[in-house]
Amino acid sequence: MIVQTIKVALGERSYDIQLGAGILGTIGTVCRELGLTGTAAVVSNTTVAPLYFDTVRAAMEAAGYQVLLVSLPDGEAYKNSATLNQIYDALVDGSLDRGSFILALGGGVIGDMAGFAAASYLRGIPFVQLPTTLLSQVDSSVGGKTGINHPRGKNLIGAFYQPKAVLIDVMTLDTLPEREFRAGLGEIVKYGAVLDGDFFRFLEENVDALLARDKEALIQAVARSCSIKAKVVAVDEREGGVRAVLNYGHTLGHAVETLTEYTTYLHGEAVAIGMVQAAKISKHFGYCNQADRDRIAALIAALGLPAELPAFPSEKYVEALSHDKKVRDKGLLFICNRGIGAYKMERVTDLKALLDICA
Ligand SMILES: NC(=O)c1ccc[n+]([C@@H]2O[C@H](COP(=O)([O-])OP(=O)(O)OC[C@H]3O[C@@H](n4cnc5c(N)ncnc54)[C@H](O)[C@@H]3O)[C@@H](O)[C@H]2O)c1
Ligand SMILES: O=C(O)C(=O)C[C@@H](O)[C@H](O)[C@H](O)COP(=O)(O)O
Ligand SMILES: [Zn+2]
Repeated sequence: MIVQTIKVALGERSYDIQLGAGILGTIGTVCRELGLTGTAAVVSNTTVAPLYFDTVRAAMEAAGYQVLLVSLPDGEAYKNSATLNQIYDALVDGSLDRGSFILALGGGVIGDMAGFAAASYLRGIPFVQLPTTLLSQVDSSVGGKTGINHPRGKNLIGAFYQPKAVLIDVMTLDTLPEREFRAGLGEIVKYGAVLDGDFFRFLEENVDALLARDKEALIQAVARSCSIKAKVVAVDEREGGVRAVLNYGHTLGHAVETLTEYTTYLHGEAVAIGMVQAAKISKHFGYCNQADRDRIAALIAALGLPAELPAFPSEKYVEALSHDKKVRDKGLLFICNRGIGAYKMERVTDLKALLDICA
């Protein structure tokens, strides 16, 4: 049952996000309606494919498509050029031509890599996002950021490349491990903290329902998150300005992920740490008061997410921060929360001083 359709308005690259419960099996019809032809390469991983590939294959075959499964190793540590090459190899082995397309079936790691493969294979073939984690449903499947990590920095190689559609089936969240689920809630907090104060209050008031995976609360949170992101992306697809707000919590979060070699913290957990620190920094710059800062820290804690920066020498943090994509002319654009529900972008040149605020 489709409960909501949200449009990402990008002119000829516009697409719909379909949100519902039990809708994964409609993917064949969706692809036909999009006019997609040829073989469908389903890019997934060794955890998700055993759970959901059969449903996707059956739906695609019923709609008359040939299906090829590309199953990758699971984990952020595999979001790299070696795994990307595995996708290219499978596409070449399967003789996929420009009339074929990719289905990204999995979380954000799969979506980012499959999307980048779609952007670059034969200089671009269509793809559709089938996000199966909370984080990918509220964030990574929408907006067209695709790519892989580099050992020295997060998502340093990639492309802006929009999917043809996003099909979100919240029923897939039933099998998601608890820690992954909470990490997804971390990215949701971001939208409330810097873009929508009412939504932040909704999250505060619905912590228990969300943690219990109450479907009604979840659907509301996913729909609101997607709508907020769709609006931001529609006005600034390639992050020339306002889209950088979606990086709230990510500057330090990405540094944490890089320094821990993508093995210790989940992305949503690293972002949670980054948001608590960003709130501290925002207070330091006078953009929010202690009460706002406390609300952000309290919500992150209530969701069972971490808040403390792991201990590394500050030079290591400075080195990692220097590769942030928001650095221009030796100045880093740091995203602060202005109160709760609004933002302020601050140009920071002294990265060491920024870290001292967090100490
Ligand atoms: N492109 C963007 O705009 C954007 C936005 C946010 C995050 N990201 C990226 O997304 C990635 C994080 O995504 P993620 O949090 O989804 O992590 P993930 O893709 O690693 O998935 C988390 C874990 O859950 C498993 N899994 C997925 N769906 C499942 C299901 N339904 N049931 C059981 N297990 C399931 C996966 O196999 C994996 O082990 C990071 O690489 C981050 O940089 C990108
Ligand atoms: O869509 C965006 O824009 C975001 O920044 C969303 C983030 O949650 C996401 O983690 C994104 O991949 C970060 O992008 P990056 O450009 O900072 O690597
Ligand atoms: Zn993120």
